[in-house]
Amino acid sequence: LDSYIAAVYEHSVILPDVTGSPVSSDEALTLMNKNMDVLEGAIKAAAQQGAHIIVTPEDAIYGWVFKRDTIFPYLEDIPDPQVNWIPCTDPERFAPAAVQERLSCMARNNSIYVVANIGDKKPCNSSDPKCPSDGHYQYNTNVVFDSEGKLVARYHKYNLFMSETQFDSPKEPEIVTFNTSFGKFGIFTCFDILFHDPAVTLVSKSHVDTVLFPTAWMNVLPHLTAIEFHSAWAMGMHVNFLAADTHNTSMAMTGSGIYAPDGPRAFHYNMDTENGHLLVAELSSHPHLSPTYPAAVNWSAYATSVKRFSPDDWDFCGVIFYDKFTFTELTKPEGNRTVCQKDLCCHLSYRMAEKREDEVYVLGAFDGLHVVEGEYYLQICTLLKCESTDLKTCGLPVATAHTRFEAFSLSGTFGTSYVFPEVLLSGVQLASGEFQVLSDGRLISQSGTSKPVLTVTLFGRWYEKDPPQPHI
Ligand SMILES: NC(=O)CCCC[C@@H]1SC[C@@H]2NC(=O)N[C@@H]21
Repeated sequence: LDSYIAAVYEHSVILPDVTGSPVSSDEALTLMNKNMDVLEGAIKAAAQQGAHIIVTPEDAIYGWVFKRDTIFPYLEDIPDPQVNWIPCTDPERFAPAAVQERLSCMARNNSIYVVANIGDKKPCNSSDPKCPSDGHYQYNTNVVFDSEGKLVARYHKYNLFMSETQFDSPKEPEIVTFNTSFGKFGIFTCFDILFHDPAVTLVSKSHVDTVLFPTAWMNVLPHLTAIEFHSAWAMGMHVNFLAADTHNTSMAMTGSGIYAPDGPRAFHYNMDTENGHLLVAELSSHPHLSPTYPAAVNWSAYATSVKRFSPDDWDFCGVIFYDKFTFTELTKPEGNRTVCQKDLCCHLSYRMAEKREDEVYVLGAFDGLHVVEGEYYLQICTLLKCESTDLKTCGLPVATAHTRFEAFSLSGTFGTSYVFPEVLLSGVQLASGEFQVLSDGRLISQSGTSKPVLTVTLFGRWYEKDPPQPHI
């Protein structure tokens, strides 16, 4: 197939009561069946719209409110897919496996690949020095069932997010791929996207066409909202990307999408209701063969070839999500500006429709190690709206704006080749098809965007500069 239909479902999880002690396995299954009832409706609806594959979110079947012992009744032993197992037709082979059986039957009965996130348990003993004291490993796990219900992929999350003390990390990152008639797929989970392994390796070494991405993503403005960062990763890595986010507005969890290398095909962001939402869109099976496949980018070519635009600009410091940026204010309705921090200089050319008195925009640069909720090295060039006209508020989260940019061009002297281009508009919306990345590393919009701008950002990850990661 040259193209296929993809679906992602943003699910509003029915959470269990928070209990100090573990519930029975029957109680756990009752709660998981309630969530699977909702997922089944989405799977049927996706199949009716012709979808070949559907991705459901991380933690969608039991939530995240657990300690190590209280999640145990929700876990199943998930075998290696090499065993060739269709749980729907052979449920006793690796029983008890009620959740795998039901997911497999949903895939088989609706002739659709189903991607889900569940918990795996693996017994171990004292012959293994790393074996936890309770005698088993517990993994945050993605599973994929093909359209006949066969288990074709199992992935254990490697980069656990700080609060996931209920789970263990596998000893090594797992590179999990599978082939279909509509392309080669790879899979990882949520916080994995910030790190080199397995995420970058899946694309650069395994050459997957599409990444499957269950997530429970808490949005952080201005640079780490789900739709913004995930669509940027798809563009920067030149892959299709299917992101299904858990929906929970009190945790700022919303933002799912179907992203192609040249831009989003569909996305969803909703902080107004607790409803779930199904997205369905067509994607190229082999995006590198498509006529719209972007050319390779040298991210520093343009920026290193020009002189500092504005040598006498006044700089000041400000903080974005705990990182200390260097900023310069855009005082005029149009112009060329440069701001530098350490080895990173960011250049911006811009033209606003009008310079409003009630809104302030800055150009910012950050070149350093981010150290909160994980340690990872960043190089970031960003144009953003400040929360108010007080420059002290630059970098604080802001979700609405009124200033339109008729044109912009942003570039930076990046030391990394992993740069993710973000454009986020008023109301936390994407600028589908309204900007492009040139092969010399400029992120440009020639005719402006359909809505006012919150931020235009080149988000660089310099993996070689990361400290050793704590994979406990
Ligand atoms: N469940 C996960 O692994 C997702 C965590 C991703 C959260 C992203 S990454 C760093 C930012 N911090 C947040 O609170 N949200 C962002």
